[in-house]
Amino acid sequence: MYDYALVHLIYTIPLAIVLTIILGPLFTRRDVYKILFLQVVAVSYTIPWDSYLIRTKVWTYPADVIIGPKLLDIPAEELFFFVIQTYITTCLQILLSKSIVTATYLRNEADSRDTSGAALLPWKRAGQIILTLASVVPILSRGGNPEGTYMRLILAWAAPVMLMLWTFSYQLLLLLPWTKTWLIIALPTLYLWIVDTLALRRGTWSIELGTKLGIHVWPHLEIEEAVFFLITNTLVVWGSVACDNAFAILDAFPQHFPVVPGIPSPLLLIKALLLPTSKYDSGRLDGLQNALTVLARKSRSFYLASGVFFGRLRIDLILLYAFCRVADDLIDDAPSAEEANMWVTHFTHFLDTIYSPKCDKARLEKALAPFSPKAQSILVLLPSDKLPSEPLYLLLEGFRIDQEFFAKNAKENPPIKTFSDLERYATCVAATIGELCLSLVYEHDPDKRANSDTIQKCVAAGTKMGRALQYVNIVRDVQTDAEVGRCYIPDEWFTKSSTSSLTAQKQEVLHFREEILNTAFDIYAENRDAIEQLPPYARSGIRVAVESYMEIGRVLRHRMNHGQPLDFAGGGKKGRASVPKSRRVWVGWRTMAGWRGPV
Ligand SMILES: CC(C)=CCC/C(C)=C/CC/C(C)=C/CC/C(C)=C/[C@@H]1[C@@H](COP(=O)(O)OP(=O)(O)O)[C@]1(C)CC/C=C(\C)CC/C=C(\C)CCC=C(C)C
Repeated sequence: MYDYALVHLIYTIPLAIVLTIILGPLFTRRDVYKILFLQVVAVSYTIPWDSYLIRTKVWTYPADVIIGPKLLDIPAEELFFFVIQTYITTCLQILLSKSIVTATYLRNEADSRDTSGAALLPWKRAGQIILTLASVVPILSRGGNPEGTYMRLILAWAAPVMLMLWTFSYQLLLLLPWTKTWLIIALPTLYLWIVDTLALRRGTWSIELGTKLGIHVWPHLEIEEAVFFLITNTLVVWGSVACDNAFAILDAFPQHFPVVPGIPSPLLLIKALLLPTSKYDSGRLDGLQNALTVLARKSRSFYLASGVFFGRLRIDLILLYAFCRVADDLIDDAPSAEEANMWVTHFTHFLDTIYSPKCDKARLEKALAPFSPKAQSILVLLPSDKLPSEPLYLLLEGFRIDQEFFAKNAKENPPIKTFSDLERYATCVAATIGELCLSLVYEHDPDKRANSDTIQKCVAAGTKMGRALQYVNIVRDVQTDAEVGRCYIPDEWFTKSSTSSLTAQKQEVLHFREEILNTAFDIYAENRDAIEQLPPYARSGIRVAVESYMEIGRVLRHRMNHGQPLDFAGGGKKGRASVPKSRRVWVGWRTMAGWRGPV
């Protein structure tokens, strides 16, 4: 009785619930849109075909295994199958693709410098030929062997759609890591093969003898059923990838799509997919790839957090991070104070140029000339039209303060003498970042509902939060900074004390670190509620960015409270305390679910 409904109760619904629990907090509005879009397409495209199969008795159901309601002869349970299978497979694709920036897999195939792009054409053509044959041959051979009926019907139904999806998305299907495409097809396919085997064995549904080939993949699993689930999962994953492809094109090329609504219409998605690949801006794609590499290599916290943002905000945050990191590294790693100052001058000139109303191609090229090609590809993409200039100049001022540690008289006149020097430094290098991040958040806000009072309050809180994060950074890096001759603990704190033994000095530094960390947590506690006033589309991303960094503070505080060493080899950079990957992922998920860490 009601065997088909039981298949759902036991096998599909629990899996869908588990995926919803895992993915629920991570869903963006685009994810929800994509799932609904694919479900509508899947159901409406499958109904006429499935109804035909049932009416012509290619497959049948004993009357007692279904509850009763039908649409065009299709039992309600079967209709539900289309909905839930699409849901499960799309959720898996969304979950496993969170970490990638899809736009970095787009290629301008007309660009001769891009060899990976040029190599795609033969594969594209081969796929198109195979799928065209798979669409046409079953129709041409429809009067043939009746045992091949079901297989022919499957191919005639699926292959034209696969041909269309392949033609739109072959770049991503060929270039994305296999774990983001083929694995996502394989996992639910295997699962549904097992479910189907059990259903066929119990007689929940059956394929009529005369319309099947009689080949079994394993006992009780007909080849047609195996192919059906393989193909339907392929359709869902390719459809999902095609949506991502369209989103990526819209996000990556503002010159072709100046305005992208929060939820782009299906028409706009198709327009994006129809943009010839020769129109893709290779420079932009290269720069974005380089920026992402910088982010992935340099900051595990912000790399994780970047996966929670989406659309153009995500791209611009990555570009902003890479700009800041390139600037910081060039100035920091300069072999001499003179060279460091020279880089500050180059960056200042670069900012002067891009913010000048007279900025043109020639001036821009001149301002970029001192930088390496990789740095140029990143710098040129800085979204300066969405960023105020003052925080960027102030950031350079912060990097200049860093250089004062290497001045000849740094011992007598250290750059961080008092707590207000420390505050000033943190304002330059991190409060600015808070302001810049929020400028991007408000510029890209698809809803634009925030009033100026709220914006002002949030930006004020964001700048303070930036300072809090910098304090955590300072407390964590005391040893590694000391090794390169820097000390951000206010100098007067030391001079006021008269302790001399090494153990007492170590104890004293520990106490200072504790004090700065407490200040960081106080600022964090005072300002974290402001995150809930940010535009909804960016709230959880900003929460994750802040929380994943404050988690470093929590690790440090725990170690302090338990008398454990703060500086040790392991995890990230040697000598620094770091948050293990599994804990970072947990913090990200927990934060998205609205559960913040202790203050
Ligand atoms: C998600 C994403 C990609 C975010 C990008 C954030 C961004 C642009 C960061 C800039 C990083 C950078 C290289 C700045 C140069 C100066 C500097 C070194 C600042 C320190 C950052 C640490 O970065 P690092 O690469 O060293 O990271 P690791 O420790 O190695 O992992 C800072 C500690 C500053 C970070 C400050 C912020 C991100 C600002 C935080 C404030 C907000 C996001 C706004 C909060 C909003 C409200 C309303 C409270």
